[in-house]
Amino acid sequence: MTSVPSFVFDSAIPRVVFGAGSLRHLEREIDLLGARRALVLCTREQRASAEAVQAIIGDRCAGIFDRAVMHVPIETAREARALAKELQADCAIAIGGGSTTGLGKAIALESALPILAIPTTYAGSEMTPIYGITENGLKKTGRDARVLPKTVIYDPELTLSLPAKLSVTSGINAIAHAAEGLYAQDVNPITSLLAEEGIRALAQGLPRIVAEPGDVAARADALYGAWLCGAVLGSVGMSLHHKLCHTLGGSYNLPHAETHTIVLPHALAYNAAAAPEAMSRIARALGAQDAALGMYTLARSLGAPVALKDIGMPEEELDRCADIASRNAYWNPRPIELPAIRNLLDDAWRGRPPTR
Ligand SMILES: NC(=O)C1=CN([C@@H]2O[C@H](COP(=O)(O)OP(=O)(O)OC[C@H]3O[C@@H](n4cnc5c(N)ncnc54)[C@H](O)[C@@H]3O)[C@@H](O)[C@H]2O)C=CC1
Ligand SMILES: O=C(O)/C=C\C(=O)CC(=O)O
Repeated sequence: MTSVPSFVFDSAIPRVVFGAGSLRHLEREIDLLGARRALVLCTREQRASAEAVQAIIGDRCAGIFDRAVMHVPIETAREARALAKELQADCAIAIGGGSTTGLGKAIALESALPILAIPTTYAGSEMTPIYGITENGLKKTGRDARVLPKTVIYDPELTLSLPAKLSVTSGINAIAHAAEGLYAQDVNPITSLLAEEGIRALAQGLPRIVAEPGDVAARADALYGAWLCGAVLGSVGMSLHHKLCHTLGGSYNLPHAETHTIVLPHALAYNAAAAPEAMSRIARALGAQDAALGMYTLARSLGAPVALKDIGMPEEELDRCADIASRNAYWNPRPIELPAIRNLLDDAWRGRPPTR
């Protein structure tokens, strides 16, 4: 017999339409939002995807804004907000990864414009009320219910073009949300179910994507996992791993998903003794003996980067980075100890297997 602990479950999960070919339901979903004029958001690289959306919705496309970039610079957010107003858009369709969803969120933050998200990576932003905006080189994040997309269309066919290498790091970015969710201060049995299942789906899908990037079933498994992991990020608090990645990404402009991929095994090793139940669930979902080593082995076996030195992190900045990441007390299962954080960063910089 299991004994259920007391807990609070507080989560708002958007309406989800999932499945290969589900982009064909786009018009129906715009109707359900009660919207008539959509501003379509994308990166320059994904302009063709936005034009495919335009072809589906015809006159209901008020315009395309194709300048989404990583970390949502305030200037870009202002331009997109002004365009949405000028075009009298009554919804935003964000087709792309976390950068494009993030731009939609920046618009919604000021206008409450409903967002319909069509994710094409595994970052998970579409499931969270978390926004991030960068001003004067400083990225500020916050939570606001207005930025949570109203509807999400997950169509695995739209991820077929995501190169295998990016798929792996993006998938591990998603796994990181679930892994930290399993030892969150506000952990609860429901998000833990989502987390374990999300990790399992990604750990099974990613190797098949690397073997055959055109495998739609593998893409569906990974996207399903990304959905669940994103829902965990949106529901419970994150700890050391996310703090380290934000410090590295924000202060040294390191690529987001790769940074998550490299740091995760080390953050798990740091927290292993303080969060044994979470670790055994992560290991079980990975099909590994040990959570931290299992993550490191998975990343390596899929050809992902494992060393911060290989993605542009200067070694002489490790002291400062450890210092920043140890400041501003935040909850973590193991207390934040500066020398141990510095050792963690050293292992991650060199690409060593994780140590306790
Ligand atoms: N607020 C939140 O809850 C979250 C926010 N984020 C934010 O999202 C950003 C990172 O998002 P990512 O999705 O990792 O990368 P991204 O959105 O920056 O995309 C990376 C590149 O891949 C391209 N791309 C995306 N999907 C593609 C596809 N299917 N085929 C070919 N190319 C494709 C994009 O156009 C872009 O050039 C960061 O700024 C991060 O902070 C990430 C996770 C959660
Ligand atoms: O920085 C943001 O935009 C908000 C959250 C995340 O990026 C989550 C993550 O680190 O993947």
